[in-house]
Amino acid sequence: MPDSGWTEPRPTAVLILADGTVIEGQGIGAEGEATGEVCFNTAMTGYQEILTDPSYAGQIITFTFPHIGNVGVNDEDIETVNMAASSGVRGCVLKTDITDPSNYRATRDFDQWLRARGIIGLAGIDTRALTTLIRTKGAADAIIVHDRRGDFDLARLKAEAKGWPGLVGMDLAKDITTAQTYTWDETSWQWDKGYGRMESPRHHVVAVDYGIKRNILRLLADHGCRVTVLPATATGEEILAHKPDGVFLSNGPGDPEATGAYAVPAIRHVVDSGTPTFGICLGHQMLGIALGGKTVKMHQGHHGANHPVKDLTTGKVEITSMNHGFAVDTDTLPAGVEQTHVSLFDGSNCGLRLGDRPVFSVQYHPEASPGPRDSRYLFERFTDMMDAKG
Ligand SMILES: NC(=O)CC[C@H](N)C(=O)O
Repeated sequence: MPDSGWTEPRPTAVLILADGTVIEGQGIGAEGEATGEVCFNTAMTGYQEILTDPSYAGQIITFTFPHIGNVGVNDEDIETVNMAASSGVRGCVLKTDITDPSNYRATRDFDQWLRARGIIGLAGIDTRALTTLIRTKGAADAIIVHDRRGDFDLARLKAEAKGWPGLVGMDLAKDITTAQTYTWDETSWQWDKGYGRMESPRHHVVAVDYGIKRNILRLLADHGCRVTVLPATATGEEILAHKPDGVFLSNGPGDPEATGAYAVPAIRHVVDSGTPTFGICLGHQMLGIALGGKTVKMHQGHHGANHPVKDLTTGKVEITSMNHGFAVDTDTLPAGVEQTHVSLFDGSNCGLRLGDRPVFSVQYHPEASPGPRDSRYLFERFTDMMDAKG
């Protein structure tokens, strides 16, 4: 070991876990430091969508796929609605160095893009070892630091990592949501055409934005929905004042239990009105709470694009995209709330519906982006409910 105590070449970035573990590598993207929870994502494609998904606010993502950045970035594969705004992701950790972009859609280099978006990165580490550590000990609180000069005050940084309060109890949806109401009519990307516009709306949907992804809005538009997007703090009365045919509850970051002061009562009001309602991920969890259930923090969470889920209502298995660290505790769901989907990895709850009202939700991401398209039928279930309501 050299006199400095560091390995050579001297690290320009470190990831320090709350238990004091120091992982050294080379800095990429923005310089600076950020605290958050480290989770691992197993998707083999879609790093740009993942790093712009607002549900990752407060988290540092380590990718298990080794080659990240090799297809560059573009201005089309961004999931935050405000394209320039940060999604709130705190950092990223990669195995290999970023190579020159090789893809006809690439307009920019991944490293420059990370820097422009203020995302701090660490490359050149053993991401398999880090993933094993998270699988063994659970998602870890940490600080990620990138300093070109390699100047790290380890004692202070260890204290910062340890002092970060953690995601439990953290309300992040109200920080990431839109400040203003807006409407949406952009449809999905098509070969040679790019994104389109919805021509003839059949339904009016109010989507409550707790950290919504563009591809959810596009799929609603593909299914004939004219969408009005409201801020997370919209009350039940404000939502219904738009006279929606259906209400959509979005994905988002943070602890669902921490939204109890605003989102949960608003959702309860919407459900009581009998309006067709569909929730995804955070929206699913908050709906579960509004219906009388509870959520729990998971050991390591689910973040990837290959998670098998069984639809208990049809017996079919779908391969899904997932990104969650909390889950609805099935045992706490009251009578009248039916579990409709279950994870085939660990048996955790992946969906629910009401027997007496057109209300349902899923824990995973039928919009994928990135990920498989198996679960798109859920958007049809939603429009069928609105059709049935007339
Ligand atoms: N994608 C999401 O909506 C995530 C929901 C919640 N923040 C969780 O981690 O479980």
